[in-house]
Amino acid sequence: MTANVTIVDHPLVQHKLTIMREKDTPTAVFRQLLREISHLLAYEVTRELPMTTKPIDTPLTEMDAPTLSGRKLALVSILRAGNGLLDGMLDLIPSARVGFVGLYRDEETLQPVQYYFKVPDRLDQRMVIAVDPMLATGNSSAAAIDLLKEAGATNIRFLCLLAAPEGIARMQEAHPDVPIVTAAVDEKLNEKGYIVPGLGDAGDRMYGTK
Ligand SMILES: O=P(O)(O)OC[C@H]1O[C@H](OP(=O)(O)OP(=O)(O)O)[C@H](O)[C@@H]1O
Ligand SMILES: O=c1cc[nH]c(=O)[nH]1
Ligand SMILES: [Mg+2]
Repeated sequence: MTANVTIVDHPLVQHKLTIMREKDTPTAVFRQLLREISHLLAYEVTRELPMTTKPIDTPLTEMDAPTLSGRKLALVSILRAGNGLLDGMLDLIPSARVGFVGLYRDEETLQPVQYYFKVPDRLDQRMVIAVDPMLATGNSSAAAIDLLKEAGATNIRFLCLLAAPEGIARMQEAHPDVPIVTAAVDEKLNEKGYIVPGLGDAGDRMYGTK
């Protein structure tokens, strides 16, 4: 794996992911686990947030204490399944600005179809973290990041739960400047573009649709 991909191999992430993969895990449990995992992934993907210090008074003395600097970061959910990661990330970073890219994957062509786009202003001055649990062919995430760059973003990261080698290759070709953080890289895609072994359709499993 290249330097631009971080696999979060923390035991809690891997344990929760295993339960999510199991086909009989109920919708409510799946959704709750995705929220819990997103806390741990958020910790990793925000490692390079810019810091400064500010003078504060503790009960004992004055000190220059570390604090985040710059504009609020922007979290961008690739609808619909991206919202499962977004919700947990907002637990941890409640002041983040939030954008949405509406895309669904045409199941025949495996090409993304766009239906919505709304992002915070001054994207050029923010760290932007695009989130979607599944990186399969990479067509959806590559298209979403094209749109974010057109909107001015220059400092972008992509956070997912599961990636296929094909999707990582596609992203690295289209957006070599975008680091990828994931909990696992699976074996391959099947003939329908699903990640194997995978966990099935993340959106359907989160929301109980088929
Ligand atoms: O890498 P790709 O081959 O493009 O596939 C991944 C995309 O497919 C899924 O979304 P889907 O199109 O099922 O939409 P949904 O989130 O509304 O279910 C997933 O959440 C990604 O957005
Ligand atoms: O395995 C896959 C591939 C694309 N989208 C999903 O939700 N799951
Ligand atoms: Mg889906």
